[in-house]
Amino acid sequence: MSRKPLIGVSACTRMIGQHGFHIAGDKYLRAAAVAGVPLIIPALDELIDQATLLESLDGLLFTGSPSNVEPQHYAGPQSAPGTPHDPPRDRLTLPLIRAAVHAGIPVFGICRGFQEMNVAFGGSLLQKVHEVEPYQDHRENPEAPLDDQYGLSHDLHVQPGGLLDRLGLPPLVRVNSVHGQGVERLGEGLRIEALAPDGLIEAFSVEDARSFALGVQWHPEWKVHEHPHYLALFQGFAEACRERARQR
Ligand SMILES: N[C@@H](CCC(=O)NCCCC(=O)O)C(=O)O
Repeated sequence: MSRKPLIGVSACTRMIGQHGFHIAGDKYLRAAAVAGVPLIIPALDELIDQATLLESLDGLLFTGSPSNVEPQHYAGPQSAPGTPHDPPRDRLTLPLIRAAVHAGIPVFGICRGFQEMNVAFGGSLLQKVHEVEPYQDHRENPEAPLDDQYGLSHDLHVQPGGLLDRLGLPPLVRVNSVHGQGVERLGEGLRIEALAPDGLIEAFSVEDARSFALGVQWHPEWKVHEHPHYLALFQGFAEACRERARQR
């Protein structure tokens, strides 16, 4: 009997009162359930044996987060004072992404997760996209209702012949946009899959990956079942996770 794939979902660390927690957003966990049974992976690199984790999982989803990857990981300039970081998450996710792709485990990175994938493969990040020519402001209005913040915001030019193309995305779609950072230098071995109209890299895949390995800067997990182009990404991820579960 075939069992459902197990999907690891990266956690952020948070303090609630005086206690530390490892949390993952509801929308990521629900969207991960398109591919299998979601399991939150705590940001405890010192306690988690990576090989055991990878042997046990059929896919990994690296989520978005208000925090930014610490710039020391890509030799970037110091962050502006007050920038939110999550060092335990960086310590877990950056090596885990490399190891998972190397092991042929399906990997899907969203927003911060996309930025982590770029850094994991040696790329660097723009810390304030909106302050760099020729880029537009890709941030949401934090005062607006959530449906507006995650509403369709700009065009996306899907590159021909890539993974997004194979997943059935047409050359031009519209996506939401909820980020202040973005790809500066693309990581080694990453293939551009989609661009914003201002030229910002919005999606990449890992060229020599043995399985699904995709990062997207937008949020396909948002109301995933209402957006066929968002759902197509999770269905592609799901198919790869099922294949991995069959092989194990
Ligand atoms: N902090 C980074 C990444 C942006 C990001 O992941 N935003 C999502 C926030 C909340 C969520 O929807 O999970 C940046 O600003 O570029």
